[in-house]
Amino acid sequence: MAHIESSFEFGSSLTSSSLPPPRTRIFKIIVIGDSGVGKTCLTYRFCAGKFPDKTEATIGVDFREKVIEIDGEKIKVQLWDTAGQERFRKSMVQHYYRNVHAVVFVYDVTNAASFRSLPAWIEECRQHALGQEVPRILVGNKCDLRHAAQVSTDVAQQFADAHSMPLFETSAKNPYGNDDGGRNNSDHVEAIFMTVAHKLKSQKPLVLSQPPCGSGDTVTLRRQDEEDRGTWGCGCWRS
Ligand SMILES: Nc1nc2c(ncn2[C@@H]2O[C@H](COP(=O)(O)OP(=O)(O)OP(=O)(O)O)[C@@H](O)[C@H]2O)c(=O)[nH]1
Ligand SMILES: [Mg+2]
Repeated sequence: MAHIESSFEFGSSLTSSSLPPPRTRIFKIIVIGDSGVGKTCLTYRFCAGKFPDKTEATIGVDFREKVIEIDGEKIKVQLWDTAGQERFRKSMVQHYYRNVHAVVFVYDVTNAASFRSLPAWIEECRQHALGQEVPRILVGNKCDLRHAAQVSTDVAQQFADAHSMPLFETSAKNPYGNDDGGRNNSDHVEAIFMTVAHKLKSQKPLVLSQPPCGSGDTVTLRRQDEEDRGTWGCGCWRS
């Protein structure tokens, strides 16, 4: 049984001066797909629990985090909401894929072109040497607009099967109902990301450190294996 505890928080306080601070495992999940498919809205829905009032095209990357608890362990899900527009992403692409734990491919069910772009996004992953062990999932967004759908579930499922990915259809805007007032039986955004987190829980972790080389929005990460070797990796990004 998993539940969400909080979001946008660092670490925990010590309960005893003799104990080291508890470590929070961090899972880096990148969300990629064409501009306008709803990556920002999906990640915002998961982390803030609502649909954003308005969004603008993402430039570079936006980070969203949420601490969740799975089987008694608190883990931090760090979502990298990437830019879909080439001009806003080209200088960042190599950073998206560094030490990534899972990839979420998003298309818009009302936009066939965004579905046709998926092979190019998969190819980009391949070019950045993403291993087969990195879980990938496929998300068809905007299911609240079923009447305008251009990509059928059958076609999407065939594509997902061909690439060994689970398919989820959802709506960041209205995960509970469709535009004619009835239930659309779409997957809940939260359930989708929780599924990924469950899958990752048994994998090699990143541990959180307090950010020594920045402040404010700066996030500093070190790899567990680097710590084991006594060396430090430090990547600092501003959201
Ligand atoms: N009806 C509906 N509209 C959505 C949904 N998700 C996103 N939108 C709308 O789609 C538009 C684009 O959403 P974004 O989340 O900014 O798209 P993005 O994929 O982050 O785009 P880039 O940052 O340019 O890559 C916005 O006008 C959203 O309001 C959804 O589930 N249903
Ligand atoms: Mg965006």
